[in-house]
Amino acid sequence: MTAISELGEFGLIRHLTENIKSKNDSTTFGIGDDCAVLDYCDRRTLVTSDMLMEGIHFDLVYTPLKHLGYKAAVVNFSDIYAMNGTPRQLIVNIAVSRRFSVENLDDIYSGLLLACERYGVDLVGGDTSASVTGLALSLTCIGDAKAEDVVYRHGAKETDLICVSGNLGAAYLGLQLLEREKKVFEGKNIDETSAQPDFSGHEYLLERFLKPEARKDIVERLRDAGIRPTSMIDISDGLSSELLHICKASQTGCRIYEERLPLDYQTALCAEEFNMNVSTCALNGGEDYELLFTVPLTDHDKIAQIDDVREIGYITKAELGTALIGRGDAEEIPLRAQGWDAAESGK
Ligand SMILES: Nc1ncnc2c1ncn2[C@@H]1O[C@H](COP(=O)(O)OP(=O)(O)OP(=O)(O)O)[C@@H](O)[C@H]1O
Ligand SMILES: Cc1ncc(C[n+]2csc(CCOP(=O)(O)O)c2C)c(N)n1
Ligand SMILES: [Mg+2]
Repeated sequence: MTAISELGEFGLIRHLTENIKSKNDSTTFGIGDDCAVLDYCDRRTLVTSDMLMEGIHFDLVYTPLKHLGYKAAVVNFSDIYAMNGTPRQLIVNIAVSRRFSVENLDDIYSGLLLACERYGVDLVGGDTSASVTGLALSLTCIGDAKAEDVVYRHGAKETDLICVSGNLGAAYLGLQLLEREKKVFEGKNIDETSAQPDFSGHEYLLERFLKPEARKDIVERLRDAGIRPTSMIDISDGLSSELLHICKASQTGCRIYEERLPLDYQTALCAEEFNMNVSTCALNGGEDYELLFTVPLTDHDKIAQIDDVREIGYITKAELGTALIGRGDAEEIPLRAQGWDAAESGK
């Protein structure tokens, strides 16, 4: 274990960044001066930022640092894809307390750089600071899109189809499993703690939580099929909350069908194990990092051809409100933004 103080701030930065090379034409100059220099020529520049605080957004008891680095990068890329853009550069601001070593930071950087490699993004700068209490990460991602390709939250129109990629609720149940094991572990005395928790049958849920992916593939498939979403958002806080953002920004209402919610088999089994309603997990779970988007009704046939995308409902006039239609057309339940809220969680 190497103490950060052995390297000092500049030594640490050099250590973490000396092998980083840029891949994108838009990166004119990366790490090493007062600013990175970017050149987006005639394309729109997309900028997004996300902060991850220890104890609020992640718990290091069950989060490997490499996974944390990977996830921190991917959740930022996800916001760029949600605008129908391509992520190009990443800025990493990090604050660490004395309980972290150089090797701990190496692990975070190996995750960050793996994500950058996989998604074709350049790590072009950041800031490093000490912290009194814990670990904080704040990442800014910059991307680009042709002006006419940018998709906003505010473009949904009455009769548009509401679509979602992948499946929902898995990451939330992954978190519940990890929290449950943490409690069991905390209740044991030292000799008993050598036993490893058994997560067999739940691997997919843990992976969805610990190592999410951004849906680059979906954005590309839509583009290849000639489908331009009228609105789009990524699902970080839960489907209900994100759909309400689209409807509010677009001044519309919506109807989604409970029986159309995309669920994985492991998600359904695990929800049952926890005595939870699986639809509630899918609607309010959060951290799915799937894409929620709307397309014109005339794109129905094209959407049916796209793998891993499902139509879950349609956009209505604002006066009709926002609601979920229960199984078997049973009843209309108003959608509520019950998703995860960092502000609530810190209370
Ligand atoms: N402290 C802040 N100051 C200025 N603007 C902010 C601040 N926090 C959020 N925003 C802006 O508010 C809007 C909504 O942000 P929000 O974080 O809810 O969206 P998001 O980034 O898609 O969500 P997530 O953080 O779950 O990825 C964005 O335009 C964002 O830049
Ligand atoms: C210890 C711990 N507690 C809670 C969660 C859940 N959580 C964290 S971030 C987030 C979504 C978006 O956040 P933001 O809107 O701040 O970007 C959710 C649902 C977690 N992963 N770990
Ligand atoms: Mg977002």
